Amino acid sequence: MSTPFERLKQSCAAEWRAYCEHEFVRQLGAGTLPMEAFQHYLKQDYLFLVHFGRAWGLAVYKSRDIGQLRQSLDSLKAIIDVELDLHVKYCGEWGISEAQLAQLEESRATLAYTRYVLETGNRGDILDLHVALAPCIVGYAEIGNWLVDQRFTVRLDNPYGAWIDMYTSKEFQQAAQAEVDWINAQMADISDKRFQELARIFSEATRLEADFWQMGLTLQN
Ligand SMILES: Cc1ncc(CO)c(N)n1
Repeated sequence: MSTPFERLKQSCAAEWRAYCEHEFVRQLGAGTLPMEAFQHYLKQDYLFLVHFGRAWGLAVYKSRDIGQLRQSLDSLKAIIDVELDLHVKYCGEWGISEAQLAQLEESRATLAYTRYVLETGNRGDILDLHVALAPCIVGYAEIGNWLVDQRFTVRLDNPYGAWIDMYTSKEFQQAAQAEVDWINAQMADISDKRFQELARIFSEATRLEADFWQMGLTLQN
């Protein structure tokens, strides 16, 4: 029997694959991704993470008990204190300060995805919000593991090695697993109708994730 989370992925299998095995991801693993594309992506991802942090703040607010509140607070802290730091460090090496990052204009893909998650969370309950956030955290954990398993991936002297290390780190992998476990527990007794609603959110968020890679690859604004 598959878990509810596996059923979410199966309900948009083609979209999930298009996201996790995107050309941007492949070139990143091979170390052949043009630096311009990575820089464009990473700068936009800084802006993404700021709103992503806000979305976890919304999850703190929508928590139904102290356990949920602590879990969302941990995610919020990990994004702002750990993940964002990697972006600031990489950008610092290219001579871009955090003050400059904060001034950047958001690309359409960044606007679409971050505001979609926030709107879904505002409109729905905490489970809707977590399902909208899941492709981000669970997807990146899967992408990291998938890359490590691919023959084309270069681990030594890959300019994007720190990126792969971040998402395959024990901390990130544990956070992603905790998210899957939590969603599975919350989805245990839901109706078919509710499942369909959540599957739609999951699929839409997954498509917006793929667009985010595409934005990086094609340098779109
Ligand atoms: C667009 C995007 N999705 C997911 C993650 C992982 O947190 C990220 N940093 N950026």
